[in-house]
Amino acid sequence: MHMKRKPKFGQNFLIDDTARHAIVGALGDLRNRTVIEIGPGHGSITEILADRCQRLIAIELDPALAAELTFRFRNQPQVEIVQLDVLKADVRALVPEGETADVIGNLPYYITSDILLKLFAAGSTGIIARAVLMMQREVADRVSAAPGIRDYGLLSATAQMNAQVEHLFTLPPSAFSPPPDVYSTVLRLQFAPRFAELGVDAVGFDAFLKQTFAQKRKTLQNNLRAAGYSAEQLAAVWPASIPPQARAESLPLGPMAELYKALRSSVDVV
Ligand SMILES: C[S@@+](CC[C@H](N)C(=O)[O-])C[C@H]1O[C@@H](n2cnc3c(N)ncnc32)[C@H](O)[C@@H]1O
Repeated sequence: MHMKRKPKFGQNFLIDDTARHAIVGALGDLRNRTVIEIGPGHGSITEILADRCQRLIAIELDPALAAELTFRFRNQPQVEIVQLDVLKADVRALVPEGETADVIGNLPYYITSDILLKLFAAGSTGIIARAVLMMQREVADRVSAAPGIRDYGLLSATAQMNAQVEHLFTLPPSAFSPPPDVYSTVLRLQFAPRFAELGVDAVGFDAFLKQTFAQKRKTLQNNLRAAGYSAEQLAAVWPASIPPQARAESLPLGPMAELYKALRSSVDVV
């Protein structure tokens, strides 16, 4: 029986020349910028970036690929190849104090959500300005979905608390070698955290969002009850603008932040 093997480390290399130029082009003018590339692979995006940005830090998990790139860019001191699991990288330590960086990557799809959540956590501290990221089309649809749309969930809410999300283009499996089983979409994220505007703290509100989206089939009130809020507590502060049977998936971030603040102040009072 013929079994299709999944490539190691999500290694589906981009072979579409127009696409790799479009991905780098989407970051705009990079002459004075530090860019962090996630998963450079054989360097199809890296080689275009290397000549355009002031400093490039490329983080690659696979030791063989990292060694290949270190040799290839040995005469370009602005390019730094770091052999590391990007999920273990300390983004803050890579960016000089007072500066921001841009992020680019044809992501390893098996850890896309984890990478996005890591970038949003770093972005909420203000050190990431923009990101251009390729991911599985279904995940990109979730990141950019509006409240009330079927795909809207915790990933969408977290993304939209931190960045303005733009769909750029979608590529078929044939743009990669080996071809993945899925279509791929490139998103541009302009980091613009909304925590101050909505009057919430990042850590507390992120935790609250996780509670409200804990179980997709439950109403918002039931998810909050499961998180430890009493029925009386919820009834005392529930905003008139939010239907009692509402689900987190239908609620825009503004009303969600109002609910968080009302509940927090009721807890403070007790
Ligand atoms: C989809 S490939 C993209 C490769 C190349 N950028 C391209 O477009 O052809 C994903 C890359 O991420 C690397 N990778 C996988 N897991 C990683 C991780 N945890 N940290 C850093 N790189 C990782 C893979 O080895 C691979 O080179």
